[in-house]
Amino acid sequence: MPRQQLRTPSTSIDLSQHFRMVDALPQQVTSQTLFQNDAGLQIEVGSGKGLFLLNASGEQPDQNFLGIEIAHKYAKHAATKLKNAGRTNAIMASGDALPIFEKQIPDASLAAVHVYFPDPWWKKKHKKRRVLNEPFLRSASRTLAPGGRFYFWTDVLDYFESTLELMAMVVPELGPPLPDVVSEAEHDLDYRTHFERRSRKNEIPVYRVHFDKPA
Ligand SMILES: C[S@@+](CC[C@H](N)C(=O)[O-])C[C@H]1O[C@@H](n2cnc3c(N)ncnc32)[C@H](O)[C@@H]1O
Repeated sequence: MPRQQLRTPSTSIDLSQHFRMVDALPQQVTSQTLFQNDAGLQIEVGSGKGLFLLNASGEQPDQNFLGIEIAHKYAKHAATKLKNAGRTNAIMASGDALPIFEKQIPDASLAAVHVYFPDPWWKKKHKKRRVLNEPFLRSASRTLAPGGRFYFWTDVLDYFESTLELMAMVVPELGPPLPDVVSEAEHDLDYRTHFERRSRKNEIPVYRVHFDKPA
Protein backbone atom coordinates (compact mmCIF):
# COMPACT_ATOMS: atom_id res chain seq x y z
CA MET A 1 0.00 0.00 0.00
CA PRO A 2 1.52 3.39 -0.97
CA ARG A 3 2.07 6.00 1.71
CA GLN A 4 -0.12 9.07 1.88
CA GLN A 5 1.53 12.28 0.66
CA LEU A 6 2.20 14.81 3.39
CA ARG A 7 1.75 18.52 2.99
CA THR A 8 4.96 20.59 3.19
CA PRO A 9 5.33 21.59 6.85
CA SER A 10 4.79 25.25 7.68
CA THR A 11 8.05 27.13 8.09
CA SER A 12 6.52 29.69 10.45
CA ILE A 13 6.05 27.29 13.36
CA ASP A 14 8.86 27.32 15.96
CA LEU A 15 10.03 23.71 16.31
CA SER A 16 13.24 24.52 18.18
CA GLN A 17 12.14 22.49 21.25
CA HIS A 18 10.79 19.52 19.26
CA PHE A 19 12.94 19.00 16.19
CA ARG A 20 16.64 18.43 15.42
CA MET A 21 18.66 17.18 12.51
CA VAL A 22 20.59 14.08 13.64
CA ASP A 23 23.85 15.97 13.01
CA ALA A 24 22.79 18.44 15.67
CA LEU A 25 22.12 15.81 18.33
CA PRO A 26 24.56 15.92 21.26
CA GLN A 27 27.66 13.73 21.05
CA GLN A 28 26.19 11.64 23.87
CA VAL A 29 22.44 11.17 23.48
CA THR A 30 20.96 10.92 26.97
CA SER A 31 18.02 12.31 28.95
CA GLN A 32 20.41 14.84 30.49
CA THR A 33 21.75 16.13 27.18
CA LEU A 34 18.34 16.22 25.47
CA PHE A 35 15.95 17.12 28.28
CA GLN A 36 18.20 18.17 31.19
CA ASN A 37 16.71 15.60 33.57
CA ASP A 38 17.27 11.96 34.56
CA ALA A 39 13.94 10.45 33.45
CA GLY A 40 14.10 7.19 31.49
CA LEU A 41 14.83 7.69 27.80
CA GLN A 42 12.92 5.70 25.16
CA ILE A 43 13.89 5.84 21.50
CA GLU A 44 11.71 5.00 18.50
CA VAL A 45 13.41 4.16 15.21
CA GLY A 46 11.39 5.10 12.12
CA SER A 47 8.60 7.15 13.72
CA GLY A 48 6.74 7.88 10.48
CA LYS A 49 3.97 10.37 11.21
CA GLY A 50 4.68 10.15 14.93
CA LEU A 51 1.50 8.67 16.42
CA PHE A 52 3.41 6.45 18.85
CA LEU A 53 5.56 9.32 20.07
CA LEU A 54 2.58 11.63 20.52
CA ASN A 55 0.51 9.08 22.46
CA ALA A 56 3.34 7.56 24.52
CA SER A 57 4.78 10.93 25.58
CA GLY A 58 1.30 11.97 26.76
CA GLU A 59 0.60 8.69 28.56
CA GLN A 60 4.03 8.53 30.23
CA PRO A 61 4.91 12.08 31.27
CA ASP A 62 7.64 10.74 33.60
CA GLN A 63 9.59 9.32 30.63
CA ASN A 64 11.46 11.04 27.80
CA PHE A 65 11.09 10.11 24.13
CA LEU A 66 13.28 10.58 21.09
CA GLY A 67 11.94 9.62 17.66
CA ILE A 68 14.40 9.24 14.80
CA GLU A 69 12.96 9.31 11.28
CA ILE A 70 14.98 9.32 8.07
CA ALA A 71 12.24 10.90 5.92
CA HIS A 72 12.61 14.61 6.64
CA LYS A 73 9.01 15.59 5.89
CA TYR A 74 7.68 12.90 8.22
CA ALA A 75 10.09 13.91 10.97
CA LYS A 76 8.90 17.52 10.72
CA HIS A 77 5.27 16.43 10.61
CA ALA A 78 5.73 14.36 13.79
CA ALA A 79 7.63 17.20 15.52
CA THR A 80 4.79 19.61 14.67
CA LYS A 81 2.31 17.29 16.37
CA LEU A 82 4.49 17.17 19.49
CA LYS A 83 4.75 20.94 19.49
CA ASN A 84 1.01 21.45 19.01
CA ALA A 85 0.29 19.04 21.86
CA GLY A 86 2.67 20.99 24.13
CA ARG A 87 4.90 17.99 24.86
CA THR A 88 8.03 18.79 26.86
CA ASN A 89 9.28 15.19 27.02
CA ALA A 90 9.56 14.29 23.34
CA ILE A 91 11.77 15.34 20.43
CA MET A 92 11.96 14.24 16.79
CA ALA A 93 15.26 13.92 14.98
CA SER A 94 15.53 13.83 11.19
CA GLY A 95 18.08 11.39 9.78
CA ASP A 96 19.46 7.88 9.99
CA ALA A 97 18.99 6.22 13.39
CA LEU A 98 21.61 3.53 12.88
CA PRO A 99 24.82 5.58 13.29
CA ILE A 100 23.29 7.27 16.35
CA PHE A 101 22.78 3.85 17.94
CA GLU A 102 26.26 2.76 16.96
CA LYS A 103 28.15 5.78 18.26
CA GLN A 104 26.15 8.23 20.37
CA ILE A 105 24.15 6.28 22.94
CA PRO A 106 25.95 5.19 26.11
CA ASP A 107 25.87 1.57 27.27
CA ALA A 108 22.92 0.49 29.44
CA SER A 109 21.24 3.90 29.25
CA LEU A 110 17.84 3.38 27.56
CA ALA A 111 14.53 2.44 29.15
CA ALA A 112 13.17 1.17 25.82
CA VAL A 113 13.79 0.89 22.10
CA HIS A 114 10.76 0.81 19.80
CA VAL A 115 10.68 -0.39 16.19
CA TYR A 116 7.20 -0.49 14.64
CA PHE A 117 6.52 -1.65 11.09
CA PRO A 118 10.07 -1.21 9.75
CA ASP A 119 10.30 -1.08 5.95
CA PRO A 120 10.31 -4.73 4.77
CA TRP A 121 12.61 -4.38 1.71
CA TRP A 122 11.01 -7.36 0.02
CA LYS A 123 13.59 -8.11 -2.68
CA LYS A 124 16.34 -10.51 -1.62
CA LYS A 125 19.10 -8.17 -2.84
CA HIS A 126 17.60 -5.30 -0.77
CA LYS A 127 17.14 -7.18 2.49
CA LYS A 128 20.48 -5.91 3.77
CA ARG A 129 18.85 -2.46 3.95
CA ARG A 130 16.55 -3.64 6.74
CA VAL A 131 16.84 -1.62 9.93
CA LEU A 132 16.72 -4.74 12.08
CA ASN A 133 20.12 -5.93 11.01
CA GLU A 134 22.85 -7.48 13.11
CA PRO A 135 24.80 -4.30 14.02
CA PHE A 136 21.63 -2.44 15.00
CA LEU A 137 20.36 -5.33 17.14
CA ARG A 138 23.71 -5.49 18.93
CA SER A 139 23.60 -1.72 19.53
CA ALA A 140 20.02 -1.90 20.80
CA SER A 141 20.97 -4.64 23.26
CA ARG A 142 24.10 -2.77 24.37
CA THR A 143 22.25 0.51 24.95
CA LEU A 144 19.26 -0.91 26.84
CA ALA A 145 19.50 -0.54 30.61
CA PRO A 146 18.96 -3.65 32.73
CA GLY A 147 15.19 -4.14 32.80
CA GLY A 148 14.89 -2.17 29.54
CA ARG A 149 12.52 -3.29 26.81
CA PHE A 150 12.85 -3.77 23.05
CA TYR A 151 9.60 -3.62 21.06
CA PHE A 152 9.17 -4.98 17.54
CA TRP A 153 5.83 -5.04 15.72
CA THR A 154 5.28 -5.78 12.05
CA ASP A 155 2.70 -7.13 9.64
CA VAL A 156 5.35 -8.86 7.50
CA LEU A 157 5.57 -12.47 8.63
CA ASP A 158 8.88 -13.15 6.86
CA TYR A 159 10.50 -10.11 8.53
CA PHE A 160 9.03 -11.12 11.89
CA GLU A 161 10.28 -14.69 11.75
CA SER A 162 13.72 -13.90 10.35
CA THR A 163 14.26 -11.14 12.93
CA LEU A 164 13.32 -13.44 15.79
CA GLU A 165 15.81 -16.01 14.47
CA LEU A 166 18.50 -13.36 14.09
CA MET A 167 17.85 -12.00 17.59
CA ALA A 168 18.11 -15.45 19.14
CA MET A 169 21.51 -15.73 17.48
CA VAL A 170 23.04 -12.28 18.00
CA VAL A 171 21.33 -10.91 21.14
CA PRO A 172 20.36 -14.01 23.16
CA GLU A 173 20.86 -11.96 26.34
CA LEU A 174 17.50 -10.28 25.61
CA GLY A 175 15.72 -13.57 26.26
CA PRO A 176 12.67 -14.92 24.47
CA PRO A 177 10.10 -12.82 22.59
CA LEU A 178 7.08 -12.01 24.75
CA PRO A 179 3.73 -11.31 23.07
CA ASP A 180 2.16 -7.85 23.17
CA VAL A 181 -1.62 -8.00 23.32
CA VAL A 182 -3.85 -5.15 22.15
CA SER A 183 -7.46 -4.37 22.99
CA GLU A 184 -10.22 -2.97 20.76
CA ALA A 185 -9.43 0.57 19.60
CA GLU A 186 -11.68 3.07 21.39
CA HIS A 187 -11.18 5.88 18.89
CA ASP A 188 -9.46 6.62 15.60
CA LEU A 189 -6.06 7.39 17.12
CA ASP A 190 -6.15 4.50 19.61
CA TYR A 191 -3.49 2.50 17.77
CA ARG A 192 0.24 2.08 18.41
CA THR A 193 1.18 3.67 15.09
CA HIS A 194 -0.36 4.75 11.80
CA PHE A 195 0.80 1.53 10.13
CA GLU A 196 -0.77 -0.49 12.91
CA ARG A 197 -4.06 1.32 12.39
CA ARG A 198 -3.92 0.69 8.64
CA SER A 199 -3.21 -3.03 9.08
CA ARG A 200 -5.90 -3.54 11.71
CA LYS A 201 -8.50 -1.65 9.72
CA ASN A 202 -7.68 -3.82 6.71
CA GLU A 203 -7.74 -6.99 8.84
CA ILE A 204 -4.09 -7.72 8.09
CA PRO A 205 -2.48 -9.80 10.87
CA VAL A 206 0.05 -7.95 13.02
CA TYR A 207 2.87 -9.71 14.87
CA ARG A 208 3.76 -7.98 18.13
CA VAL A 209 6.51 -8.82 20.57
CA HIS A 210 8.81 -7.27 23.11
CA PHE A 211 12.00 -8.49 24.76
CA ASP A 212 13.00 -7.68 28.33
CA LYS A 213 16.68 -7.24 29.09
CA PRO A 214 17.23 -8.96 32.44
CA ALA A 215 17.42 -6.54 35.37
C1 LIG B 1 6.86 1.48 7.17
S1 LIG B 1 7.22 2.98 7.95
C2 LIG B 1 6.49 2.80 9.57
C3 LIG B 1 6.32 4.12 10.27
C4 LIG B 1 5.77 4.01 11.72
N1 LIG B 1 6.69 3.29 12.56
C5 LIG B 1 4.43 3.34 11.72
O1 LIG B 1 4.35 2.18 12.18
O2 LIG B 1 3.44 3.97 11.30
C6 LIG B 1 8.96 2.79 8.34
C7 LIG B 1 9.61 4.13 8.66
O3 LIG B 1 10.97 3.93 9.00
C8 LIG B 1 11.73 5.02 8.46
N2 LIG B 1 13.13 4.59 8.39
C9 LIG B 1 13.67 3.66 7.56
N3 LIG B 1 14.98 3.51 7.78
C10 LIG B 1 15.30 4.37 8.80
C11 LIG B 1 16.51 4.68 9.46
N4 LIG B 1 17.66 4.08 9.14
N5 LIG B 1 16.49 5.61 10.44
C12 LIG B 1 15.32 6.24 10.75
N6 LIG B 1 14.14 5.99 10.14
C13 LIG B 1 14.12 5.05 9.19
C14 LIG B 1 11.07 5.24 7.11
O4 LIG B 1 11.35 6.51 6.57
C15 LIG B 1 9.61 5.07 7.47
O5 LIG B 1 9.01 6.29 7.88
